Amino acid sequence: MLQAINLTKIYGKYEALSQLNLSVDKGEIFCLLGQNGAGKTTTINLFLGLLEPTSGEALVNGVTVKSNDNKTTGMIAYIPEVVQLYGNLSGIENLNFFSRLAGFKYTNTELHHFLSKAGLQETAHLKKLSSYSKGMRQKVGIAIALSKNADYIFMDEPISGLDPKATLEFTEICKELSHEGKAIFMATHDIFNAVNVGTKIGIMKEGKLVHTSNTDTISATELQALYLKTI
Ligand SMILES: Nc1ncnc2c1ncn2[C@@H]1O[C@H](COP(=O)(O)OP(=O)(O)OP(=O)(O)O)[C@@H](O)[C@H]1O
Repeated sequence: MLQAINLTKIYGKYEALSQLNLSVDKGEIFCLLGQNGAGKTTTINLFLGLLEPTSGEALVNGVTVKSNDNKTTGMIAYIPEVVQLYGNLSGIENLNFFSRLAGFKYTNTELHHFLSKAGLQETAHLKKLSSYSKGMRQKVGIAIALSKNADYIFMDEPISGLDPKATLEFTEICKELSHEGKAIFMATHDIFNAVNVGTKIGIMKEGKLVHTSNTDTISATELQALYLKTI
């Protein structure tokens, strides 16, 4: 389980995140909505251990995240908005490089398997990244996350800039991963996709989580109205 307990981050006098309390179980997809500057990335960075909280705790599987130790790093994977990969290497070479960096050594067959599971067509596995679309890059990002064998996957605006087909493919893969028992925490601006892919929705405003609901209790139109009223 992912848990935030009174998680707070203050920069100088500015409270970027204020007393956040939430939990995300394995098998759940939590979609965090909020305007620019609401505190979504700050929340993710605190879970990743890239930031130290001012007070409160972020816990992964019951273990408190600390920026100066790596007890939780092995349990988590991160997919940013733009997955940074080497353009002159192929998809499989990138995956091999980044999974080795994370301490894993896979056979060629296993690497192909991760790429296929992430939805990347087999014909693309050996092509250079410089020829990939944004959606294909995202899939390599998913494959890297899969190769880490992490139960908790963080995503920061992962579908931003993807076309509808690539968005749908990404959504399907997220659902598949959650059915396999992964917990996904996603920051997004896409209300309709959040309702489609998420099991839980949160709305953040000025560092505070002002609304949470299960997606089976709210429609996209209702959420949109609520979002516009809330922010
Ligand atoms: N290092 C920093 N020093 C001071 N303020 C910061 C720092 N990092 C973030 N902030 C501020 O904290 C607030 C929350 O930022 P954050 O990046 O978490 O927002 P966000 O919800 O992810 O926004 P976006 O949708 O634009 O990515 C913003 O007002 C931002 O300017």
